[in-house]
Formats: sequence, C-alpha cells, structure tokens
Amino acid sequence: MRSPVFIALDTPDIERAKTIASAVRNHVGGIKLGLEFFAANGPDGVKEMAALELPIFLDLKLHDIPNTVAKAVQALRPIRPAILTVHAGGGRAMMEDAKAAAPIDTKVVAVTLLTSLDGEDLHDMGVASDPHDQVVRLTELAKLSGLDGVVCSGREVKAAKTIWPDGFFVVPGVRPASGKTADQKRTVTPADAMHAGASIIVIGRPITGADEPDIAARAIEATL
Ligand SMILES: O=C(O)c1cc(=O)[nH]c(=O)n1[C@@H]1O[C@H](COP(=O)(O)O)[C@@H](O)[C@H]1O
Repeated sequence: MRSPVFIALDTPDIERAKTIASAVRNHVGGIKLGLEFFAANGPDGVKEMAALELPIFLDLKLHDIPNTVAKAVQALRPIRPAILTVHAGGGRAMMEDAKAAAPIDTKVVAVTLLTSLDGEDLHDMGVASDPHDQVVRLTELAKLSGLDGVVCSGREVKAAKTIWPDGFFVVPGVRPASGKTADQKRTVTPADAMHAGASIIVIGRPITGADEPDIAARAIEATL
C-alpha cells in the first residue's frame, strides 16, 4: 500500500517543488499543491508536476457563491486531480455544485475548521461552538452535500469518522513529536493522526524544511 503521507509542496518555485517531490517520492503517497504553488504556476504548473506520476491533491480551498465555485471546478477539470478542496463554510449548495462539476474520480473534500485556528479564534469570529463541535457539524453538512470527505485536525478526526464511517479524512497540522508547530494550533503526531482514523495525512514544513527531506520523510514513514 502507498504511504498515507501527502507532501505539501508550498513553494512558488516549480523546480524546487520537483526536486523535493523526486527526493521523497518513495516515502509519500502523493503531492499536495496549494495556493502558493498555484498562484505562481497555474494549471500548467500542476500539469507539469503530474509528469512525476504521483497522485495530485489540488488544495485550492474554494469558497465562493455556488455558481462561481462550480465554474472554477469545471475550469480545473482537465487537471483531473485525485483530491480537490473546497471550504465547508461555503454551504450546502456550494458543495453540491462543486461535486457535480468535478471529474467523477476526483475526491472533493471540504475543509471544516483550519488547523491554524483554535477555540479562541472561533470565539473571535462569533462562533459559539468549540472546534470539536464545529468540525462535527460541518462534517455532517459535507456528508449531506454528497462530498467524499473532509479536512480536519487529528484531534477531531475520530469524532468525524464516527458520523461518517466511509468518509475520506484528510488530516493536516501534523507534527513529529519534536517538530515546530509554527502557525498550526491543533496539531497531532503523524502516528496519532493515523490511529485516530485519518485516510491521509498532509505534511509540509517538517519535511520540506529539513536539510535532507528524504531522510525526514523516511523517518516519519517509519513511525506509522
Ligand atoms: O487543506 C489543507 O491541506 C489544510 C487545511 C488545514 O486546515 N490546515 C492546513 O495546514 N492545510 C494545509 O496543510 C499544509 C500544512 O503544512 P505544514 O504546516 O507545513 O505541515 C499546508 O499546505 C496547508 O495549506
């Protein structure tokens, strides 16, 4: 079985993205390309990365009115990513229309509550729930909307999976025990994320920021 680790290639530099992806390819299950990469390299850059023949997770976190998101997903169809993200906060109609516009074999998953946010941030935004309840509520909504799964932290994935046993669960904000959390607030270790029920885990800086990314990726793989 392929590794459950998707490496987040958060860089505008496509050559750097290719170098890291090539170095870690035997220790990861796929590559995640997000806003930073997409803003610099666009769909052609994503297609160029597809030549590496690793599954592509296109993390654009689409969040707009249903028509706009559906048209954006339609425009992305030629890329045929394995996984594509939208924000659950866009609501049910937006998620339904995003799924309907996506290629049949693309998993469309909804970001519930960013792993960079905690209960205090929710409070500041006027949301009365704690992170756990907010993730559970948005997971229910994503399920009702016909999506394939959600993105949540390792702290909530067990509860999310309880209400959606066959959902696909993406867990970022993953840190090896000694890793720097940086801007992430709801972190867990890779092994804890997998034990709690993650389908895949997303890891960026703990690998890409290491002197030798392949060794860092192999060390993480060995803990799983
Ligand atoms: O959708 C995501 O992948 C995502 C959702 C989320 O709640 N938190 C989160 O960190 N991510 C992404 O996961 C990656 C985490 O990167 P590192 O913090 O460097 O491991 C980044 O590319 C984020 O964009």
